[in-house]
Amino acid sequence: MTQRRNQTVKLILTLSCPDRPGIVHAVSGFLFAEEANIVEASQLNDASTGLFFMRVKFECPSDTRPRDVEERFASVSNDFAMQAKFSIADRPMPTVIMVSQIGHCLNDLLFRHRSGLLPIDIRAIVSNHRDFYQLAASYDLPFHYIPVTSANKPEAEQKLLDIFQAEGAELLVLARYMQVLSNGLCQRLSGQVINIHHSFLPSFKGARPYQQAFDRGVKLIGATAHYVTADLDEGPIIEQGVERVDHAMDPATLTAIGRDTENVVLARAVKWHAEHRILLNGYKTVVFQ
Ligand SMILES: Nc1nc2c(c(=O)[nH]1)N[C@@H](CN(C=O)c1ccc(C(=O)N[C@@H](CCC(=O)O)C(=O)O)cc1)CN2
Repeated sequence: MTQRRNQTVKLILTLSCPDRPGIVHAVSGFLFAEEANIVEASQLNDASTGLFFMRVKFECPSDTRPRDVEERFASVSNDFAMQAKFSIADRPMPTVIMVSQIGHCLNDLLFRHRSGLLPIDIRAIVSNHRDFYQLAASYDLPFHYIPVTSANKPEAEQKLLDIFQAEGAELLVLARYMQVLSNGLCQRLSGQVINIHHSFLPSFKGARPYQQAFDRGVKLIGATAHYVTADLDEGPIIEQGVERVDHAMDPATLTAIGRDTENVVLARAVKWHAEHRILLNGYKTVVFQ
C-alpha cells in the first residue's frame, strides 16, 4: 500500500445531475473506496433548474486510469442519472487557435503559454489571412492559411477539421477570428470552441462592436468569452470584463482600451476550460474558479 501511495496521479471528476440528497455522500464514498484523496471540491445546487453540479480533484494511485475509474463509477452515475466525466488533471489540453487580421489576443495567448501560464498545448495556428505567419514561426508553431469565401466555406471548414483531428486537438480558440462558423461545425465541435467577442454581451453583437458602443455613447465597454454556437454571439458565456470610458474617446481609443480586456478575459476562459472548471448548464455555464 505505502509504495503505491507514493506515486499518485491527480484526476478531475466533473458531473451534473438532478439535485437530491446523497450525491456528495455517494461520490466521496466511491472515491474513498478507490483509495483516493480529495484535494479540491466545488458544488452548485441550482434551484432554478433543479440541477446539481460538482467538480472534484483527487489524488489516486499512479496506475489509475480515468476510463477504468469511469467504468467503476458507472453504477453511481446511473443511480443518480449523472453526466459524469473523468479527466487527467494538469495535462496540457491540445489546442488550435484561429485568428484573422487582429493579433493581440493570439499574441497574448502565445506569450502566456510560453510563460507557462496556460495549461494548454498549442498544436497549430489557423487563419484566413497570412498576417501572423511569422509570429507563428517565432513560436515554432505550424501555421495554416485557409482563405474563406461564401463559396468555399464547406471545404475551408473541412480543412480546419482535418487539422484539428490530425493534431489531436480538444479545444479550438477563436482569437479574433472573423468568420462565422457553420451550424454543422458548431455541432461537431460543441463545447470545444471558445470565442472572444469584443463587447459586453448581450450588447453590441456583430463585427463592429466598438463603433456601436461609440454611436450609443456608453460609459462602459467590455469583452466576453463564450462557447461558440450556431447563433452568432449567443453562446454560453464563460467570462466577461469591463472598462470605464467617456465622451472624449473615439472608436479607435475604445478599441485600444478594449484590447487588454479582451486578452485577460480570453486567457481566463481558456485556462478555466483547460482545467475542467466549466460545466454547461443549459445555455449558461457554471465556472468553479
Ligand atoms: N457560429 C459562430 N461563429 C463565430 C462566432 C459565433 O458566435 N458563432 N463568433 C465569431 C466572432 N465574432 C464576434 O465575436 C464575429 C465574427 C464575424 C462577424 C461577421 O459579421 N463576419 C462577417 C465577415 C466579416 C469579415 O470578413 O471581416 C461575415 O461573416 O459575414 C461577426 C461576429 C467567430 N465565429
